[in-house]
Amino acid sequence: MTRDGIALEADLLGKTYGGRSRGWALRGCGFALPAGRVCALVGPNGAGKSTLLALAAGLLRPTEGTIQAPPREHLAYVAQDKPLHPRLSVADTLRMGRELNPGRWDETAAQRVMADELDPHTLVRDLSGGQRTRVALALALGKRAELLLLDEPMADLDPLARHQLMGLLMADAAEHGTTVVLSSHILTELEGACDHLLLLHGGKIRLDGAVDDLLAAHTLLRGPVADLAPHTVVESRTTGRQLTALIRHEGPIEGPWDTQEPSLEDLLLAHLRTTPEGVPA
Ligand SMILES: Nc1ncnc2c1ncn2[C@@H]1O[C@H](COP(=O)(O)OP(=O)(O)OP(=O)(O)O)[C@@H](O)[C@H]1O
Repeated sequence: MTRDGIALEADLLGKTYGGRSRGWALRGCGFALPAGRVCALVGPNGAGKSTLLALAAGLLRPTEGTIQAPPREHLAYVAQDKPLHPRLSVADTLRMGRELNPGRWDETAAQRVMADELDPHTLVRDLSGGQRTRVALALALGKRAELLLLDEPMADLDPLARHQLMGLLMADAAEHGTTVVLSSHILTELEGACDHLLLLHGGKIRLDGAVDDLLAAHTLLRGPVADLAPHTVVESRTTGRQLTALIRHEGPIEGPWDTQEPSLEDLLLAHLRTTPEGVPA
């Protein structure tokens, strides 16, 4: 069980596949995600995002540390490969969702995701990747879970379907106060949709917090090359005598620079481009 007001909490969480000597997929991860947040889980390939989501879903066990999530019947998990029963039809898949979640199943939410896009008689094995995603999301939303764990849910959707389903997901989460953790490589799709951020790099958490707080703590700065102390430089580039830098500011910024708050994409790209050891989280 999780603490009051916290939907997902990890403490010194570590996971290794095939023994400690084989290296760590995650190590020393700690965070407490407030309930009702829509959290973007971001990081390069191999950072540990799928591992973290599978641990949260209870499909993997930690090698060390703990992760606390709502019980299985109160969470929904959509894995990256959207595993569904290939021999069931779309209609039977949704019927199974209804029967496995008696008293809780939200048919309206599931049908909203389906949006009459698919023939209910089609077998799952005959669906395209994007169509399977739609069915998997319908099952997840129909379950009316407290916590939705979505591993790259939009990756194989066309731009229109992505836009429609992302909007629907956000509206549904806001209406029901659902906590969502959503991994994605599509940074533009996260801007405006997510209010919390977890950035994983090299199996460790590099950024964790409310998006607004993280953006307000950073500054994008342009101007003459100079020492940026006491600020923490996340990333800097110099062209001739011109400096462009993303800093985590320590107090007011005094100097001849143009400053602005970064976009979420600026912030993420700067942190993703730095080496895992480069920036204190
Ligand atoms: N079943 C497995 N057996 C062995 N190693 C694994 C297994 N699954 C993941 N790993 C390793 O764990 C690390 C984290 O992988 P994970 O899939 O969690 O990363 P990810 O951030 O989801 O990556 P991607 O963005 O490519 O989906 C990687 O080094 C990966 O090779």
